[in-house]
Amino acid sequence: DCPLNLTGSNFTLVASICSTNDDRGKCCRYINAVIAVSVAHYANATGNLGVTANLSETCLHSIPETLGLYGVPRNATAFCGFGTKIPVNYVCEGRTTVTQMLQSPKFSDVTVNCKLPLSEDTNCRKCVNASITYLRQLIGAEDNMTLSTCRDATFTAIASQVDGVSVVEIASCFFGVQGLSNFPVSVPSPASHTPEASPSPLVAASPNPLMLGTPLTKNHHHYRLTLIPGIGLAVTAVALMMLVVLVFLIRRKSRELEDSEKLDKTSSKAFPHSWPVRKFQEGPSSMFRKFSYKEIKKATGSFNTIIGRGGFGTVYKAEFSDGLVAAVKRMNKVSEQGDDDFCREIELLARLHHRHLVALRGFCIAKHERFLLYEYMANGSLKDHLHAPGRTPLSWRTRMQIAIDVANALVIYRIMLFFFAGVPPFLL
Ligand SMILES: Nc1ncnc2c1ncn2[C@@H]1O[C@H](COP(=O)(O)OP(=O)(O)OP(=O)(O)O)[C@@H](O)[C@H]1O
Repeated sequence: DCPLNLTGSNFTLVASICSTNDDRGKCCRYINAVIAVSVAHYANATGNLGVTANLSETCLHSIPETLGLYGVPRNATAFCGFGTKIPVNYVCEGRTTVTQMLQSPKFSDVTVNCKLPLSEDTNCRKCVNASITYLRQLIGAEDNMTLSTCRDATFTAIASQVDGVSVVEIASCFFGVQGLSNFPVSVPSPASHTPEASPSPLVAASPNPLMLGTPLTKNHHHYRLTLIPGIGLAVTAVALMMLVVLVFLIRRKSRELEDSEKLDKTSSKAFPHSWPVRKFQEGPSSMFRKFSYKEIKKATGSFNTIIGRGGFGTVYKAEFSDGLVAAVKRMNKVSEQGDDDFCREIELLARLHHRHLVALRGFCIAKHERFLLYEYMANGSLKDHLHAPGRTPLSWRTRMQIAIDVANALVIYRIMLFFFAGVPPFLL
């Protein structure tokens, strides 16, 4: 018999998710999580990252049958790639046991960051991001299949160390699934770290970005530069002059844009479907465009290339057929932001051009979902460079330069906010 025990899984929920065609990715995530939980229990007893080769055939045959008996459609199991994309043993780069995973380089970072409880959103995010960083270091730019198998192996290695209820708690965080178990268990709210419709499990695919653009969002206004008197005065004078020139240039640009907007007034009523696309394609940044949901889905391998999670949603790496590589931010569904607000925000972001700000490449509004596409930063985030273990520390000179660059970028941002959103430009 197949030794993987699926008992305790909330099959009613999985069956209902998988019975509609609405969100197949979500269905696959649940199936993956159910299997991963059973593998974790098995690993707890045997120390292996899944069933041995001689039993795997039996499991591949019996699991879809069991799921089918509980109402999970056969075609869903097949569609999700049970047996291939969702295996019953997680051999990660030659590692077949929990011990080998635990002893792999930097696994301790995952252990440290994935401490229970993971029901707290921030804890869960820390755990997910640590796992992503670990996987990136472990396997680099391997194919998605290796990444997802190693992701499952990572989960199994952590989850095999804890009791049954905690396994589900870790799975809920790791796979972004809710209500996985029939037993009461405290699980993280999907609202902030996993968009409800996010169809893919956590898969890391690329290095973190050195993104100075991200601080534009909330919680990042903590910087305060204290300048030495004298130097401070000179810097302030130069900054003021630059400000005046900038204000002049922005006003002129803004007038030009307003004129072109007037021409577009009738079609702007059809907002958001036609307005931003035309306007931006004709505007100064011809690189900026509207993307279709289909394009994004294809470019992210059906949302299978998670590179991180932030306060506003999940970020995926996307490779488009025209060669464009972008970071796609899939906004959390809970956002109260209306279409008007969202479009005003992208209008503002699209106008921001600064060498220290990550450029916005486009957006997508589809199926009640919103996506922002940013220039892809392949060299890792600033946070990584400052805190990731094993990196050569940045020199203080570089750190100062970065702080100054960030401050400059923020000034530009505040000015833009003033001109386009009416927010007073109090400098930091
Ligand atoms: N342009 C990008 N290029 C490459 N990776 C990115 C890019 N933007 C975000 N990421 C990855 O996604 C993660 C989450 O980014 P995101 O901007 O959503 O959140 P954050 O900056 O951590 O926090 P917050 O949501 O509060 O701004 C980052 O830590 C990074 O690893």
